[in-house]
Amino acid sequence: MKLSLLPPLIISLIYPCILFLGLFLSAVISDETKSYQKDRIYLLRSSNIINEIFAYNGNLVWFILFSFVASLQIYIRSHTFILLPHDIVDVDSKENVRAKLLKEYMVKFLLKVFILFVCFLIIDNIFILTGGSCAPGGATRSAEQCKALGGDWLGGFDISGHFCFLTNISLILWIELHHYSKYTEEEELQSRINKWIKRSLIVVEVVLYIWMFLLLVTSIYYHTILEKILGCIMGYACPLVMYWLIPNQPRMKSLLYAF
Ligand SMILES: CCCCCCCCCCCCCCCC(=O)SCCNC(=O)CCNC(=O)[C@H](O)C(C)(C)COP(=O)(O)O
Ligand SMILES: Nc1ncnc2c1ncn2[C@@H]1O[C@H](COP(=O)(O)O)[C@@H](OP(=O)(O)O)[C@H]1O
Repeated sequence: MKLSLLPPLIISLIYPCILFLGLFLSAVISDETKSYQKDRIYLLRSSNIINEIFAYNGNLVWFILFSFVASLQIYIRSHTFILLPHDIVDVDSKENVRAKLLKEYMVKFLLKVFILFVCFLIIDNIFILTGGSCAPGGATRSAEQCKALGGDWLGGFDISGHFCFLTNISLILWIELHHYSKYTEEEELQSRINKWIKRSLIVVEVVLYIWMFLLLVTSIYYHTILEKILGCIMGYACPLVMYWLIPNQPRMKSLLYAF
């Protein structure tokens, strides 16, 4: 069963399920065992290559995958236009469809950047306001900058950046994959999609599963319960704005999106 064929509402339940599974496992595994495992098992350490590539460089990974899925949607939807009889579709409308879709995906990208910027502004300032800081003596108020400076982000209420970040970027891709799968199914285009596109889409889904794995590790081995729950809740900021708020505001939708 391809997860991307499930309704976005069902897909969005994946992340609370991962959270609560991790909370359960974290509760049944003793702190000593968790500490021992974090020391002995490479993939549980903060410095592991998967965490470095897919979390700390998650924005780059996400941008590549989002650009691919967006380009595929623009091609497929404008290409479908080409398949229609020319007396229905003229060149202008095909180009017009492409321009509108390109605008929509640029808007979605900017919204993601802006919403995540706000989310991490909130997360980092709550951390500082609750007594946290970047040690030793770093003046930065950003966890990301603190890590870049080689500092340690210690002492405050640290809402999980992993849950907030990876849930947001995953749900954007899941929902776009759902739109793509639904469209190609409705237009009966599956047989026309070449194997390289199908293989590329598998790569997208593999990365989404890697992000799920990272979140399960986060949920078992890192943070307090409340820090993870709040991080998971903040993980819905982007999908809520991009795929519920704007589509349900006709004037905003016509201004910001294609159709
Ligand atoms: C037409 C509609 C347009 C809408 C408005 C557009 C506005 C566009 C301009 C946006 C202005 C702000 C741009 C500022 C650029 C940024 O800073 S974006 C960065 C946002 N932050 C992230 O993406 C965080 C990524 N987080 C991490 O990488 C973290 O390190 C981590 C992996 C989550 C780990 O967290 P730790 O707590 O450090 O462990
Ligand atoms: N899935 C995971 N794998 C490895 N480390 C993780 C992790 N989830 C969180 N962490 C680590 O836990 C700390 C807080 O993460 P976050 O706030 O992003 O949820 C970070 O460590 P550092 O403090 O060493 O950077 C982060 O790397």
